[in-house]
Amino acid sequence: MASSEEDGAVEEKENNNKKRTRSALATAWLTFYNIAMTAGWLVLAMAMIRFYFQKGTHKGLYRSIARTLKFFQTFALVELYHCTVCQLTSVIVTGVQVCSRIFMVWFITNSIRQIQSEESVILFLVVWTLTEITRYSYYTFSLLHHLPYFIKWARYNLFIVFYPLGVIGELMTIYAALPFVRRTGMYSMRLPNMYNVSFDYYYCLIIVMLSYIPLFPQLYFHMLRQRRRVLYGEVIVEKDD
Ligand SMILES: CCCCCCCCCCCCC[C@@H](O)CC(=O)SCCNC(=O)CCNC(=O)[C@H](O)C(C)(C)COP(=O)(O)OP(=O)(O)OC[C@H]1O[C@@H](n2cnc3c(N)ncnc32)[C@H](O)[C@@H]1OP(=O)(O)O
Repeated sequence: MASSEEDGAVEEKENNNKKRTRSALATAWLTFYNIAMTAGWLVLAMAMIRFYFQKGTHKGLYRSIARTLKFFQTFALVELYHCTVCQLTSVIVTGVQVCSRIFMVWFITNSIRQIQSEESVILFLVVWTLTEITRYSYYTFSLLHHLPYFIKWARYNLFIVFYPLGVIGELMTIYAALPFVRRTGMYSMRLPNMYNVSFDYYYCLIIVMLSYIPLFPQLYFHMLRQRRRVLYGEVIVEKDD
């Protein structure tokens, strides 16, 4: 017990050292990145609100924001670089989070026009947007050493509800895509072909859906641990990647 507390104290010290040694250039880049991402997701939020009030329906909303969404969600790949170079956080947690979102955007929603008007798409778009505005403004204000408490509170409380809601939206969207994928055989390769390889996107989507069962709890518990650390000052000993 004492040794785990000591380990925790050592980790806390290492984290503080990491922060101190982050170069001015890295801090400047992160500040710019976080401001740009906050602005990007704010633009998305405004575009969604405007669309809904102008048209009075969610049908067509995805098409109207697709370009901006694809740009900002894909740009988040930079966060994998942040994890490795700036050593901000776990590359595995961030990798699963960012890659699953990119998969949702490019290989599901953007590729299958027939499902773009599903309510589930709007559900995950709304929770992603609210989450990212909060998350990137949290990082920005933290870097500027002026973090309002309500942003900190929102960052480490909203996810308790938003994370499951986002997952429901994503899973329902993939589920809605299944009949279309099966009917058209999209992204699939049947034998015989010149590469002698067979791939069925339909079963791939089922595997992706099933992979939420082991992966999502890990992300959720990671955030619960971060919450205890940031809001209640608990010393958390994370296992190495
Ligand atoms: C290719 C096929 C893939 C198939 C995948 C299969 C499925 C997998 C299941 C995945 C389910 C995902 C569902 C998801 O998409 C649904 C939603 O997102 S719904 C919306 C709700 N979501 C959330 O609330 C997300 C919450 N989760 C996270 O935020 C993530 O865990 C993560 C983005 C990875 C962030 O985790 P992290 O450990 O980084 O947390 P912290 O924010 O506490 O950061 C730790 C410290 O690092 C500093 N940091 C991090 N980034 C920056 C930055 N850009 N600039 C400055 N500083 C940064 C941060 O300040 C913390 O520092 P400190 O310790 O000093 O506080």
